Amino acid sequence: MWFRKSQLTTKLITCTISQSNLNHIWLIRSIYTICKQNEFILRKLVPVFSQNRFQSKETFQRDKPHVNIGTIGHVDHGKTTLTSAITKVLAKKKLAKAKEYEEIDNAPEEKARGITINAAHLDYQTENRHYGHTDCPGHADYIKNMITGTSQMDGAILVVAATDGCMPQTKEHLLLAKQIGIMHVVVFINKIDAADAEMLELVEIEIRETLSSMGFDGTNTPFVKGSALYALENKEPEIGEKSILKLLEEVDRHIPLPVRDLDKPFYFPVEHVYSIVGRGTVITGKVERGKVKRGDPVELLGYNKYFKTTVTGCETFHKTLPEAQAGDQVGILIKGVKKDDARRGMVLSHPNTVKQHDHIEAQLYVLNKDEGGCAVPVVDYTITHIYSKTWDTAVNIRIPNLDEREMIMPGEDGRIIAKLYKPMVLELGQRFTFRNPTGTLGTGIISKINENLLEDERIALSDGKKGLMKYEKRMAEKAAREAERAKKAAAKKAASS
Ligand SMILES: Nc1nc2c(ncn2[C@@H]2O[C@H](COP(=O)(O)OP(=O)(O)OP(=O)(O)O)[C@@H](O)[C@H]2O)c(=O)[nH]1
Repeated sequence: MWFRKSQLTTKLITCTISQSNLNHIWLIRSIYTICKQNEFILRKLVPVFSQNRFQSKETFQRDKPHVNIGTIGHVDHGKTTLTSAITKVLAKKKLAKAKEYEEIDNAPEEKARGITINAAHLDYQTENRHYGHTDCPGHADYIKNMITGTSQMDGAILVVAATDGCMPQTKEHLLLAKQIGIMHVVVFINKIDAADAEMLELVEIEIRETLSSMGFDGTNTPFVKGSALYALENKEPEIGEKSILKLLEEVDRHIPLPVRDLDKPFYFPVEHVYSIVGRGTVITGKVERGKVKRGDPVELLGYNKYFKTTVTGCETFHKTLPEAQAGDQVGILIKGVKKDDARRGMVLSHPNTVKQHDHIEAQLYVLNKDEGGCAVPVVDYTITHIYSKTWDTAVNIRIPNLDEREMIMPGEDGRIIAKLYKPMVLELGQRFTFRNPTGTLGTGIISKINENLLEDERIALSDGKKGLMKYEKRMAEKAAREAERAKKAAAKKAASS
């Protein structure tokens, strides 16, 4: 704002000087008038630019327990249609915002491709609870966005089309949800308007078996069968609207109220970043731990960047939040950090409570085909991608004690050392997933955090396996030379004495 203001003023002053040869008093008076006028114009304009965002007059009422859920499942099985149907049905009861469903998948690329690309967030209520709902993309190309979206959920609605049954991303989404810690799932068998009874029965058996084989409670998981499209189009209420109400009843009943870490220091993984002219940068995501309010000092860190900043406002679903707390899906306005300096995967936290690391030890489980993995063994120096919470980066995997075991086969677990290409905020016990372009390789849990890599090693890492091997050889030779020197010095000392 100041930049623009001073630019405008300079231009006007230059004009004034070049157009006239007036005496100094006139000049000073005109400068004063111009500044006053610009200030007036800018004061008028800035609220216009920033309207609709962080301007909400309404305050969020915490009158019902808040739970985060969302839709997961294979591409085109009807997740977005179901999300829209839920909000449409609840809007009739004034428990959701009318027409909000029309905003989902509204980005130009999503419209053009007819698929979900980014996870969409909206909220609605049942009689007992307030829900934050994340609609995840089902296409394999957007798994990264699916992982980020799912990391905000406490429970999930698995959508399976009765016309298709279990498909690759049905399994992969279940697997990734489980990895994040989601164990409570309600299944919605969709598109029953286009399937016969026999098919429905077979699909249910298949999904129950899949759930059980992947460690979920296949027997007691609630199943609701319906047609999201019919609910959206107000057709045949028995399989349309009533199936949506039944689904919400099951979600209320089956997904337990999460226990929130309210007393721990504030921890907020960044999902999206945008800026508001004249106000600052807004960071959105789910508060994982603790609480934060306007005026609190915070740190933004990750990807080897670090900023000190202050919270200047919190909102949830377009309502002001006096205090954001664990479990809330919020937008947090911060000052002094540019939009381009913040990015998905960084963490906003209370000062001095978390650190960035790039060198860890972990217990890794390599997935086989039945578990939804790509069934590729992990060998020494494997380069792949690591995903955890909302961040991801390339990683080099080393297998210690190679004489005992040279690789970790699908269906086996083992200890690994992982060197991350970028230092990230991570903690002991944190879960992660390894993925390569062919699918999910394995899942793991951080067991030890080592000293960060030296700058030389980080540079070598960016040259892949060759670079790292060269670096390690150089280091080994240096260590051998030093040992030799020490040996000679010891021998000389012994001879002289
Ligand atoms: N017959 C029928 N078609 C449906 C139903 N629900 C959704 N569809 C159709 O299935 C197609 C895909 O629906 P979406 O809701 O976009 O599927 P999605 O799972 O959200 O897709 P992605 O988000 O891209 O993974 C659309 O053409 C819908 O109209 C249903 O209950 N019955």
